[in-house]
Amino acid sequence: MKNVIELKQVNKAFNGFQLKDVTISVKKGYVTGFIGGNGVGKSTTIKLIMNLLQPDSGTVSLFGLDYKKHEKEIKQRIGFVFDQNIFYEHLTLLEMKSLLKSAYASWDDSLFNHYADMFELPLRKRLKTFSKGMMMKASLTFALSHHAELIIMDEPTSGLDPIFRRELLDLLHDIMQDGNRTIFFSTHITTDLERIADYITFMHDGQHVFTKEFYKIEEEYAIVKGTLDLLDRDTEKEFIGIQKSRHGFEALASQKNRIETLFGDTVLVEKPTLEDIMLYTKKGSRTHAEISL
Ligand SMILES: Nc1ncnc2c1ncn2[C@@H]1O[C@H](COP(=O)(O)OP(=O)(O)OP(=O)(O)O)[C@@H](O)[C@H]1O
Repeated sequence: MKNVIELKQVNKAFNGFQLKDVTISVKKGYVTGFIGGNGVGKSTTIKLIMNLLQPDSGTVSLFGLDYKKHEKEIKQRIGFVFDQNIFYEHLTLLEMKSLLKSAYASWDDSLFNHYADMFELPLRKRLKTFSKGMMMKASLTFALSHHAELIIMDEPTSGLDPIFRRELLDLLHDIMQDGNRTIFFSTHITTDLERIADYITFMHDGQHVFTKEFYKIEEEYAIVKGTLDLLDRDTEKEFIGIQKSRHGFEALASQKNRIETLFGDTVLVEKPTLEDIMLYTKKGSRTHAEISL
């Protein structure tokens, strides 16, 4: 199976933040959802993938090509939707289109008209008068108008009303049907991923935690509930993060089978949501930080 995006051992440091040895592969022909809490490095990773930032060390390649030699070719093949406005706001949608069109060899006016019409976008209004949702729709229209093989989006559903969000997910689902497309997008709305994502890439604290098939996460991870007397120094090591209360504990484990063998039916084992995984990973890393202090 081919990888469309490959990051190998990528490091990038800012004052007070660091992406550490990030190695991520994104598979061709699938939708990969990119999750993680605020400030864990998702947008930074996306900017590295888009060559808007360069790594301090490590390599970034797209379609097996590197940016140093193949920047033009790579950019032709990507449709990019960013959560910040990257257009000239004093232009109208049509004027912006004329500008962008010349940059793409496979620009398709009929696709542009199709999506602009479908999203009910005014062609002759200045972009600065667009609402956040309209701007996102405009961004999507441009990203989908040049037959891009890879669609990369940074929080495309933020700021969209629930109905349009749903329509957008259906649209993304539709455009995946030819089998040659790949979508990689970050989001905080993890329920959106349940509708569309084949793979999940999870990042925490500047590090890549995992990239897994969605269904395998549910198979491998588990929320475990039990009484406090089951916890001791050794059993606590089985969990990524633990929440204790007077009534018992709830914890996340990454090896469901092992938990079932160790605890048998003394605990309750449930399927975790992606939010559970994010929450307990954060809790766990806080606890570990406290221990190492
Ligand atoms: N150009 C920059 N200069 C300095 N620090 C930066 C720069 N860009 C990002 N950072 C810092 O890097 C960290 C990660 O930011 P990033 O935007 O990648 O996170 P994120 O996971 O996308 O977060 P969110 O979900 O809140 O959008 C933050 O602490 C941010 O302040």
